Amino acid sequence: MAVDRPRVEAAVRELLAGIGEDPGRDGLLDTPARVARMYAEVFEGLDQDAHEPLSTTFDIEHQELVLVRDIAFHSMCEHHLLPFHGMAHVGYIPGGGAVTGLSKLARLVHVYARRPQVQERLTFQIADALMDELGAAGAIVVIEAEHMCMSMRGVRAAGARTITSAVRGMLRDNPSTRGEAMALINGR
Ligand SMILES: Nc1nc2c(ncn2[C@@H]2O[C@H](COP(=O)(O)OP(=O)(O)OP(=O)(O)O)[C@@H](O)[C@H]2O)c(=O)[nH]1
Ligand SMILES: [Zn+2]
Repeated sequence: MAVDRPRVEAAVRELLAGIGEDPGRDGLLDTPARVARMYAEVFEGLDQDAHEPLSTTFDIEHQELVLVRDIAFHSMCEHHLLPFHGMAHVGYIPGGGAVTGLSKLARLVHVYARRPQVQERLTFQIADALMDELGAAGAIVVIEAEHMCMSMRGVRAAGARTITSAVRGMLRDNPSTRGEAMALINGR
């Protein structure tokens, strides 16, 4: 279901009233509609699945690692509805000759990032989609991110970075392949 904009607008009006603001004052009049449009954009992944980006495949005889590093992403922490953002590094070993377009790896990240998320789930959903939707023989996903809910409030650990990884198939089972992938991710 797509984001219900009138419902979000009503909720934002209520939220503004709840924090003691006047939703009718000049500067806030358009805010509920603006936030509803923004939520439709930042949560558009709720309406998409991994089939979409991964349905474009090419028959290329490449049985080794394909890795795209430094895919910038923004997501929303489902606990506080504050952004977390950073870099995703996504690699896979093609299975059965199915290679996807490089941009599709970034699109896959966005499908899962543009939802209420936690970093761990974002990480393993991308890895599982590469295995299940693309039929990869192995997958590795490493995400490094800063969480606004840890920076601007609460513990106020500004600059702290959280790193998560999910490793599947051949990349999990073969230490040297996994080591090669990790070295590439770390820029060595
Ligand atoms: N595992 C995990 N935790 C997250 C993520 N994003 C935010 N959190 C944490 O979710 C937790 C929610 O804890 P609560 O105690 O319910 O909420 P809170 O009182 O606002 O917690 P503080 O942030 O410690 O003030 C916090 O520790 C956050 O740091 C995430 O992606 N993964
Ligand atoms: Zn949070």
